[in-house]
Amino acid sequence: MTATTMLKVDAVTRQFGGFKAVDGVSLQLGAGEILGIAGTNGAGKSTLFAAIAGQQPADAGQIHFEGQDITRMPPYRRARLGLVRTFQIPREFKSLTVHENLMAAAANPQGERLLNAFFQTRSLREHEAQLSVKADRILQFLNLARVRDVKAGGLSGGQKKLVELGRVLMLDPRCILLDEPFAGVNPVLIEEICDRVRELNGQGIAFIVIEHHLQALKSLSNRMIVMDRGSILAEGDPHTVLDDPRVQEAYMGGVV
Ligand SMILES: Nc1ncnc2c1ncn2[C@@H]1O[C@H](COP(=O)(O)OP(=O)(O)OP(=O)(O)O)[C@@H](O)[C@H]1O
Repeated sequence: MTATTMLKVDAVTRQFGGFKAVDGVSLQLGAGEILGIAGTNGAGKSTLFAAIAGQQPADAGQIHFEGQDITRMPPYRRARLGLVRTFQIPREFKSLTVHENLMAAAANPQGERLLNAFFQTRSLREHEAQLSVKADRILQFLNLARVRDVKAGGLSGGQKKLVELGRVLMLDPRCILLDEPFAGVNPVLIEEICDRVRELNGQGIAFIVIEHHLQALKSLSNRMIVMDRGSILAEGDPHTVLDDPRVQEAYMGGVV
């Protein structure tokens, strides 16, 4: 692993019954990079994310994050290391407000044993106040301050994707896996999401982005991978990858 490699995936396989949804995939993500992953439906992209983030651990292969073997680590421990993901279908708490959704996403680090209930209460209150300020800062950054007290279930598709991003930002991530951030999002909000991702990337957060919207993915990514039937079909500079005849063929001759 080089000094700048943040995430290293080695020959990872994940199967369901006898079917290999992900079949020996290897990839590396550099610190500060935005890696795009495209591929036809059922290619194994979300399953690869689940193996990296820990919801569906790899059956074979290894995953290292910042030099540490995380292959068998539960998702919450990977998140503590700074590796987090969003989901294709946003998992917001519909009846909670946007601000409450961000608060709920934050882990409670109150592991310390405190001497009495008074200090414990005060400490918890202080902790909650800090989280609330942090949530408001993130909502400001995501241009969601105006819907702070709106129930998340009533938001547009694009706003829900931004809330999903806000929820993972509460965890102080170093690497974010975004699963289809543009699905069901209008073009204006797609641009907005791209801008926020670029800004966060400028602050040092690395990203892997799964997306079917190839033009937006091409403009956002430093590098791209295209998956097909559980394997990597092509990898490299986004323009070159999308011009690759094998990629064109996988998309059934469509111009991508
Ligand atoms: N829990 C599961 N049990 C059985 N099969 C599964 C499971 N999850 C995924 N699969 C299968 O694994 C394959 C890869 O699915 P996956 O969702 O990873 O693809 P994808 O590339 O993300 O597709 P899409 O772009 O449509 O979201 C598919 O054939 C899918 O039906």
